[in-house]
Amino acid sequence: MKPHYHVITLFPEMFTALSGFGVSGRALRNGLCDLKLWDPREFTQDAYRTVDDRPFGGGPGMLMLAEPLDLALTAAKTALRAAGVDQSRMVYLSPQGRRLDHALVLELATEPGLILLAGRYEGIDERVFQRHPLEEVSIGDYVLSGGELPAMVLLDSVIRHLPGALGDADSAKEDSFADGLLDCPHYTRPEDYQGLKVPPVLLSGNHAAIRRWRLKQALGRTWQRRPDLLQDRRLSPEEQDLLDEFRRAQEA
Ligand SMILES: Nc1nonc1C(=O)N[C@@H]1CC[C@H](O)C1
Repeated sequence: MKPHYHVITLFPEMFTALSGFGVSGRALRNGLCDLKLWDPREFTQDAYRTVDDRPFGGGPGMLMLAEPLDLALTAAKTALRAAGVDQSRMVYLSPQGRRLDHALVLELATEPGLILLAGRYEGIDERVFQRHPLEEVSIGDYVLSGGELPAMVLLDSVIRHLPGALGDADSAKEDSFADGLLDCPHYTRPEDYQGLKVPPVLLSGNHAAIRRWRLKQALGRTWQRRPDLLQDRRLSPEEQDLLDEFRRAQEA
């Protein structure tokens, strides 16, 4: 059953960046998943279609009103139930959330339905969390103007893991983080660019040697740039040997 992705957003037109291009655009076009956007303004009851107001207690900026969000979330839940998805995971994109990482992406990629709430302004009325079991997810420790880009980051990374989304299934496996390591360097034509040559092993046709070279580079890069990833990753004897080789070469 194809997964259904519903997003509550004041700027539905932003999502053409996801639906109109590349892997995610093709996956949606080919029906590997579907995307439905809900604009809270459609759930307002006043003539001005008000979706925000000033915070009680004072302070800068505006907050999103609870009611339009509550009604939009409920409408999305109802639509998902009508499509046969009884339990959808509900996510609010916010800097206060669990950091989005490979493990969470893999979890979300197994969900038959996702409801994402993209905030704007300074955030949303806290009572929305009392009306819906929203999990908070953050794409990083910085403040953005809205939750739409984080929602698209999350959906792009999730869609890549849907069966058939990537032409060659291997490329997702070899993506950084798939095996808990950073990616190795990559090269394509020409073999000599401005005097800069491609590592000969990659031209050798020796696939075993190429695999070892790529693994060594990935291990070395991870050790140099993200040693934290190696903390909780057991290395096979081969991987330990390759990393030792890399480090000796660096220290020589
Ligand atoms: N970092 C992040 N990861 O997910 N979301 C954000 C983020 O900055 N959200 C903004 C905060 C207030 C505004 O409503 C939207």
